[in-house]
Amino acid sequence: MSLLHVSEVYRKEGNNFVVKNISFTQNQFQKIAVAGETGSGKSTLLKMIAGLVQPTSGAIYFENKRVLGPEEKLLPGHQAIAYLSQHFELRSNYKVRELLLMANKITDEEANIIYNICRISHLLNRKTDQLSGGEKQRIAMASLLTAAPKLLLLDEPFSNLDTPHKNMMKAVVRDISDILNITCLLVSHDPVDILSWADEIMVMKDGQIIQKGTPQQVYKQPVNEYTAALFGTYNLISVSLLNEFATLFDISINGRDICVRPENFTIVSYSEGALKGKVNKVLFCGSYYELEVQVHRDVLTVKTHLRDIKEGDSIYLYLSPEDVGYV
Ligand SMILES: Nc1ncnc2c1ncn2[C@@H]1O[C@H](COP(=O)(O)OP(=O)(O)OP(=O)(O)O)[C@@H](O)[C@H]1O
Repeated sequence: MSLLHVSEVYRKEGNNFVVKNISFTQNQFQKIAVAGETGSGKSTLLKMIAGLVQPTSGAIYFENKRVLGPEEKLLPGHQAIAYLSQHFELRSNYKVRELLLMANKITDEEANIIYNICRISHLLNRKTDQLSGGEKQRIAMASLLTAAPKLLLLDEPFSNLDTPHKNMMKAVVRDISDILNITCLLVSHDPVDILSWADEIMVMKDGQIIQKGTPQQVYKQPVNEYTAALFGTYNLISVSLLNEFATLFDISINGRDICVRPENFTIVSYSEGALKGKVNKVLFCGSYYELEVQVHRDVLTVKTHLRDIKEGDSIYLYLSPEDVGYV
């Protein structure tokens, strides 16, 4: 069932359109992530959906009714849509419990479920100025959830968090979808945060959606270098290597550039049908090694789990045609 429908939405700031002609539909329980470089219009889009910024043109429909913007409503916002800003603030000098009771539309039992999901049950007697950034964020999230929204908009929920708090926040976001059955739309510029979570990813650049697809599609078949770069390291194969790649790996080039993720190269023991290179550098990256491999005048980045490769080694690389992206 369609919950949210964004139809040809534009937003102008000064003389510039910062959101241009955005249309998409989000079904109930569908997890959508918006990725894009800083300034690409992600937050502006989210704020328009939340009814906090007025679209210059176009319309947003929630449960088939138009979401009114701040110029059309005395109290901006939509009661069933919650927006967690990157710049949320908690009222100071309150106990967490008091703060959470203010917005509370639900029973004690329901509230306790939310506190558990947000991992804040142990913080309820603290004052709001005695909390870390990550704890404050989870309390702000719980506060939004106690208002029983149907759609939760999360603006960069994982930025500025260390790894343990980031992992905790990811578990919170997963539980919000899985246990509370609240539909989430999430904005992030970090691929690691969204690839494993989203059902669909929309890539934004200069206010427009330039690619929409499953995490696998945007990662493996980016439409251009911008999308390729957003989702991690990639090799753009230079013109001088294209013919060799085409012949060795049976790839049809058709005048397009090709990009290959570092983990898609396999180091093989045979030379026939493989690309020869020399290892310039071996970088230890924890769970894998990243190699800089010289092939003629080009340097390729290759990820491997093999431990016995040393700088100066000659190696052979194999690439499967289905692991090639065309940009
Ligand atoms: N109130 C405003 N007045 C003028 N320009 C604005 C305003 N709000 C946003 N912009 C501009 O609109 C563009 C998009 O901003 P937005 O915050 O939506 O991008 P973003 O993708 O969310 O970036 P970030 O990841 O850094 O938050 C930017 O160039 C920004 O400077």
